[in-house]
Amino acid sequence: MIPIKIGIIGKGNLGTYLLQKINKEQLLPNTKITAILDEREKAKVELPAFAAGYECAAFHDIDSFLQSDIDIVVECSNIEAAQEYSLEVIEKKDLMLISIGAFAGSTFGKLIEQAAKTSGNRVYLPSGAIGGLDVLKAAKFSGGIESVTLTTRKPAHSLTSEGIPAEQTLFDGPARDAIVQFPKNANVAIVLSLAGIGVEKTQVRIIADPEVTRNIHRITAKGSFGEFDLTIKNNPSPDNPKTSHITGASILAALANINSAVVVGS
Ligand SMILES: NC(=O)C1=CN([C@@H]2O[C@H](COP(=O)(O)OP(=O)(O)OC[C@H]3O[C@@H](n4cnc5c(N)ncnc54)[C@H](O)[C@@H]3O)[C@@H](O)[C@H]2O)C=CC1
Ligand SMILES: O=C([O-])CC(=O)C(=O)O
Repeated sequence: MIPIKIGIIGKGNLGTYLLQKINKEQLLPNTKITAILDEREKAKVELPAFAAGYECAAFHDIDSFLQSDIDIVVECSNIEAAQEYSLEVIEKKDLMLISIGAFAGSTFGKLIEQAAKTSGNRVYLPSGAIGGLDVLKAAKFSGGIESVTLTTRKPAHSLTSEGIPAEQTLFDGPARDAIVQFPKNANVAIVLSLAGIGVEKTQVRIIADPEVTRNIHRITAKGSFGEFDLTIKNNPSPDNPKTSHITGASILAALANINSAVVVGS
């Protein structure tokens, strides 16, 4: 088994979850987070002590972060940071990205794909808060997909600061626009689009619902393979209710896959 040394960008809810599960609980054999990057001014004060608490090195500039002894960078920050750093990262290291909304524009996606081909490094996009990507990927080889829809229903406070008395559809349109309006809630729409029929054709509804306590994603698809209907009712992360708790576990599963002798699912 090849040891994996990870550098992370973002030490919020998901970053801290990974530090806890990988470095403290040692859930992934032979895997360690060794570096954390934050170039922002405020990080100069707080990052070193935080990083030391997880036996990691703190980095304040991308060049020395990438020169350090890491094999893969795991991004868990936001779409802007993902876009800012991805190209530089992929030229030198493998990259796992969870702010997948960064890939909504085709130019960025193509740029990163080309850079990955040139460098020989790989980009991993975990399934995050949803499932069913395996079915869509297979369906594309099985005569094609006619339609894909995603209906996201979240507790109202995760989607809007306005108190609403009853459920309200806040968005109805293509995934391409969903991520622009909901950059912290529609990353799943983009990974679904990448697995299936793209950001223009993937139809998304986002509903704020004061009656629900979970982050609910229903995916439907039709094609020559048949029909697909999957609903996942995720518990929110305790530290960031917008983010479903399973998202961090999905990153762990994607990291475990890198080293698996037997890979289950596509
Ligand atoms: N693909 C998926 O299924 C899902 C993706 N996400 C996305 O994952 C990302 C992380 O989620 P959480 O950890 O819950 O968010 P969070 O808000 O708890 O943590 C993000 C952290 O990144 C830090 N950050 C922002 N800009 C940075 C920069 N330039 N350099 C270093 N650190 C920076 C913030 O200070 C914060 O600590 C978000 O973009 C979120 O929208 C969340 C849920 C599901
Ligand atoms: O965690 C979730 O349920 C989905 C989410 O926020 C996203 O895709 O950005």
